[in-house]
Amino acid sequence: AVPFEKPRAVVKKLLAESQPEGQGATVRRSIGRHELRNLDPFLMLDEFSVSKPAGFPDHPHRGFETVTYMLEGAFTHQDFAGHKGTIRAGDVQWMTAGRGIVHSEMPAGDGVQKGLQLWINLSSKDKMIEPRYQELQSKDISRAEKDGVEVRIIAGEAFGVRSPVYTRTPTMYMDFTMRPGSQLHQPVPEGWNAFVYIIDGEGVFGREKSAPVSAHHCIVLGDGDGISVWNKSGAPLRFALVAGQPLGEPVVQHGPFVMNSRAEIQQAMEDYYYGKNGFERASQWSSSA
Ligand SMILES: Nc1ccc(F)c(C(=O)c2c[nH]c3ncc(Cl)cc23)c1F
Ligand SMILES: [Fe+3]
Repeated sequence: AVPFEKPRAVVKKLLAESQPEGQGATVRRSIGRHELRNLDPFLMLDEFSVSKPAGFPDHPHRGFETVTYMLEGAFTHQDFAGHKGTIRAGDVQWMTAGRGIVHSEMPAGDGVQKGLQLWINLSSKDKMIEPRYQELQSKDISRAEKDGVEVRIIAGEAFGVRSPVYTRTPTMYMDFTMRPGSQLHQPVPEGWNAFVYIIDGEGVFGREKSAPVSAHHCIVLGDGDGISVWNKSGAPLRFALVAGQPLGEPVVQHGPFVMNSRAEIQQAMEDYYYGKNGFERASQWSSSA
């Protein structure tokens, strides 16, 4: 029996196929493709796979947040304010770009570096705030385990454990690993848009009779107060469960600038080009090799 008043059903399923991005990098884009544009407040979810010398060299951001979660290997990020760091498997970098960040995100290890990058939109009142980082090492990420289900809580609360990450746009972001034969009933606030991205294995989502969904698929959940998951396979199932409170504002995006109007996009491009209103340091800076 599913312990929810309104169990969330699977309303869309999409296989994220590899496509080129950045400089020589490959991403499997799910949220952000034309079939999955408006999942307010989410703008993009990329499963990236990158080996040196490829990567994401110097580029700007304004008006939203990027959450980078390393799955394998390590990435070094450096920005125009001198902020530099390396995130390794299990680590999270929650970057609030706000009024403006220019940074590079490049592989730090040898071989293939893998991870997820989620773009979360900011409300109009937060779009021009000072940039800010929340960085969590794997050992600092809240985790819990119950009946064969392990959860790493990047944002929000599960199994009575809450992440310390401050989410301007109310968001939950969890990494579940379910042993074969285990099941999960995770509350998800009603009215929030929610999706699952399967990282490894295959799982049954929504109704116990549904067909299993395999890795690299993104499934959008219908409304309701929780999601039920069964692992009926013989291998572990690993997926990200992401949900967020819709902002309900106009979205005007031009690459890495996401604002509420074309005029604000025009302003962002001008600020970036002339190095002003938050992009002052852009003109002098370039990432070190
Ligand atoms: N063309 C273009 C334009 C603007 C960008 F912000 C980017 C970019 O940096 C990324 C897009 N997917 C990503 N997945 C993971 C990481 Cl670490 C970075 C990116 C990019 F590639
Ligand atoms: Fe970036």
